[in-house]
Amino acid sequence: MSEILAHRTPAPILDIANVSKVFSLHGRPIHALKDVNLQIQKGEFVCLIGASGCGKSTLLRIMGGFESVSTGVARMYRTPISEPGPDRGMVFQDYGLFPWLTVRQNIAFGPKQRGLPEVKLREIADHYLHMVGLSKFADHFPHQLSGGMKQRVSIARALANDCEVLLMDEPFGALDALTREVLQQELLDIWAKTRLTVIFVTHAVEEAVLLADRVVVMTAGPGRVERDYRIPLERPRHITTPEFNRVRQELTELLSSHVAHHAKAA
Ligand SMILES: Nc1ncnc2c1ncn2[C@@H]1O[C@H](COP(=O)(O)OP(=O)(O)OP(=O)(O)O)[C@@H](O)[C@H]1O
Repeated sequence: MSEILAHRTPAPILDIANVSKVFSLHGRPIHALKDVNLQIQKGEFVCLIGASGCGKSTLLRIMGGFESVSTGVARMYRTPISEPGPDRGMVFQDYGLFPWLTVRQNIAFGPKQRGLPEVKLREIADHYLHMVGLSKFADHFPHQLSGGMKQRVSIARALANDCEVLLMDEPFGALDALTREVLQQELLDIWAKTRLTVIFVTHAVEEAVLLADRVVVMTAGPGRVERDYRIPLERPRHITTPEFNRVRQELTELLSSHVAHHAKAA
């Protein structure tokens, strides 16, 4: 009976089961993650938040297949993740663009690696250039763009790979407040259009409350999931409303109580 039910329940797109990660630094173990359990359903927007060093990037890199687990297993649709793949696009704070390629070539990089014909590459690049509002900058090089534009290229490059999951590591952390707000809105529009699954690392509570369906609060020493908090707000959300403020305050208090608790325990 339980087997039948298990087959009926859709598998989570990402399933992190009892994952621990120990790095070795100068022969000493660094316990980055301990027994992390997290299930993410297709189409969810999940923010990872927590103090510096609690393992957010490590967890994201494990989902991306850039880092192995020490124990436990990370799965995508029931298949253990063992390496990076085009189904998971990574977007970093420092953009990670190829400086010697134009915007169009950066966006078409993944499809080109897959051997698609030139006419198809053009079609894909045009589609995503349009989606991120950079059609006029197709032949520019990354150094000729603003930070916000570079991050749009980075997002378009991940999308052009037909990724199902967007793994974003503080993608707007280096941008000024105004550009950040614009890109947050653009990302929400893209998410609504594509129904991608997004895992988004941030330090900013306001950003998490604005973007996420769920906010996963992590604590350090070693990194663990402390709380899995569902944002009880309809979309679109507005940062000036009393409800938004109430949720922001609740999450801020939750975060600071964990930081204080761990500082005392340390
Ligand atoms: N390659 C590595 N070798 C050794 N230790 C590492 C390595 N990568 C990460 N660590 C350690 O693992 C822990 C978690 O790091 P991680 O970068 O995942 O945290 P984080 O929550 O993303 O931090 P931040 O918010 O500052 O970016 C830290 O103690 C870090 O020093």
